[in-house]
Amino acid sequence: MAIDQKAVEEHIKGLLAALGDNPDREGLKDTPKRVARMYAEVFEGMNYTNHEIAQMFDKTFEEDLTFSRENSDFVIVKDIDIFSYCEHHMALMYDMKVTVAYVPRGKVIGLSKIARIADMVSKRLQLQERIGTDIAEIIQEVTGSEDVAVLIEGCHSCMTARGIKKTDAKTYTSTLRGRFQTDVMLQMRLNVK
Ligand SMILES: Nc1nc2c(ncn2[C@@H]2O[C@H](COP(=O)(O)OP(=O)(O)OP(=O)(O)O)[C@@H](O)[C@H]2O)c(=O)[nH]1
Ligand SMILES: [Zn+2]
Repeated sequence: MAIDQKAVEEHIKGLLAALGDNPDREGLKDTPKRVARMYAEVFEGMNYTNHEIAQMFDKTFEEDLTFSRENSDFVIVKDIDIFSYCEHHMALMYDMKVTVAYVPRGKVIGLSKIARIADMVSKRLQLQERIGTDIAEIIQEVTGSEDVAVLIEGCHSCMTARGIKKTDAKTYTSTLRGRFQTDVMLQMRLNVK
């Protein structure tokens, strides 16, 4: 389902009026169009299902590595920076870092695709927890490996800039799948917080 930019534009105009401002004044007259363009960019991931994102970034290489399920070697990409928007307030989640690890099973995924997957799922109205489960699901599909871990840290402006206003509060989530759920050695090597 594609984002309806025209409808977004009309609603932003209505929102400006509801806020008591004049949407036709010089400074605001192009704002609905700009916001609609910005939403199309920052919510791009809402156009696709997880399966479609998996197909989009399905760039793997067959590798008969010493990396194998048996010896528990894993690939880890740390500190992928993303932004997202919480679905409760539509407020920014910022200073977010995503770490993705998986145990390859006969093929490896192009490293940049891991970052592209993290980026695309964050471009939705999200929960930090669900960013983790979405990334894990897609990485499992693309790599064919059950053994995936996604760690995320992030600041939520709905907690730092409004409401309870705890400016230093950070949220850590970990999504562990397959052997990462049960293998304590694997977990220790991840440095789960
Ligand atoms: N679990 C989870 N909660 C989130 C996330 N982003 C925002 N929230 C929380 O969603 C909750 C919504 O609570 P409500 O009581 O419905 O909203 P509210 O009255 O604005 O809450 P306050 O922020 O406490 O003022 C808040 O506790 C937010 O901090 C997220 O990614 N994960
Ligand atoms: Zn929020």
